[in-house]
Amino acid sequence: MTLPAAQQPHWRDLPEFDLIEAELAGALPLVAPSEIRAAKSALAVAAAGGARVLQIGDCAESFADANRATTGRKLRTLADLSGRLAARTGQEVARFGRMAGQYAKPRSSPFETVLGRRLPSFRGELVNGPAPEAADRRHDPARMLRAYDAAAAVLRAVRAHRSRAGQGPETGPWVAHEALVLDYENALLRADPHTGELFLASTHFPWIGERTRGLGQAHVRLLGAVTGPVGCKVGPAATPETVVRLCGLLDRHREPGRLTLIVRMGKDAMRTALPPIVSAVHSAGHPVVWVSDPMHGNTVAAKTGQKTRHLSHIIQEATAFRRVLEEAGQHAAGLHLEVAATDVTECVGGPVTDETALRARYETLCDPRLSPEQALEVIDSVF
Ligand SMILES: O=C[C@H](O)[C@H](O)COP(=O)(O)O
Ligand SMILES: C=C(OP(=O)(O)O)C(=O)O
Ligand SMILES: [Mn+2]
Repeated sequence: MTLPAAQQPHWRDLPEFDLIEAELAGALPLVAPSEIRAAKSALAVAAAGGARVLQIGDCAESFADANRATTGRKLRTLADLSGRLAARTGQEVARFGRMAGQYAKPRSSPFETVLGRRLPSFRGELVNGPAPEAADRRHDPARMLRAYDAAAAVLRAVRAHRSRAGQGPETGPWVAHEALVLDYENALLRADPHTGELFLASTHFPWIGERTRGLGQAHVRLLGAVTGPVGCKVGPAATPETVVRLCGLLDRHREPGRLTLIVRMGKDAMRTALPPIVSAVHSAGHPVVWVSDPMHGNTVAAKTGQKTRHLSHIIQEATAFRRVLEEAGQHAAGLHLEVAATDVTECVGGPVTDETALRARYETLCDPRLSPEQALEVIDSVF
């Protein structure tokens, strides 16, 4: 049965589509079931209160970044920030990069205005290009193959980095992305040759975004059907009933480490909307990992015209998240942040003293990211 799915590219009628799908369906898995199991075990420790979780990276990755040097920089940022979270909490930190697949974006509108031109919205390099020209904005299914190749290159760099880091407690880094484009994700479904279980061979940790988590929709069915850890965003409109139903679909066996709820409510909604959800999920017996994404509910338009986020709002939301969880006797496991590996000026706060300072190095392909220094300030303020 074909279920409804939001935010999908328009490309199925193109003559090349079937061949591209077949090529992807025959491709080697990008990740191994053993790696997925290790990530789930680390998350299970966090679900039981024994570890923290940090998930960081770009809002939208770029194909041009799929090289060893850039990936190395991103992994060092992840290691530095995780080290700081570990030092402040005295716990191991399970580390995830929004990388090796974060190439597709849901958008609030099908069109956007760039440099005065109304264009189809940029939806991530897996779907179309960011250049402000109609030709680049065309949905092109061949981009799925480029995304697969870019993800494979990033994963080679991640594995090289892991082997240099040596053996320690298994804390990653693992890769994560929003499982958004179903043509890409479905083509990368594989069966574990040892157990026969279905897994998503595109990433260690797929999550469902706020705009595609509809009950009875295709994204929830897909992630409900695979083994391995999965995430789901929870925004301000989610009711306790909806979240418990999502848990029922995504965590059928009530398994620790299976489901991470990534809460992104905005600084004002957090304190009233989250407590009844935490209590309902607990009563329903789902041992979820609670993580705060304090970025996506706090996006504002700067007077420069750019999207931005204020560090103070980000800290306010994540602090409120921690308080709500702890008041309910639950573990506030960690943070999910959009962070660059360089000193970008995309969010206001710290060295970016006001909105006019955003112009200096505003480089994101989609949402405004924290610089590493700003991200440290978030960690230090919240934990
Ligand atoms: O990263 C998340 C979404 O893709 C992004 O916040 C959407 O932004 P938009 O409101 O500009 O479409
Ligand atoms: C699209 C994103 O977030 P959300 O689904 O929470 O809006 C994202 O994480 O970039
Ligand atoms: Mn984003």
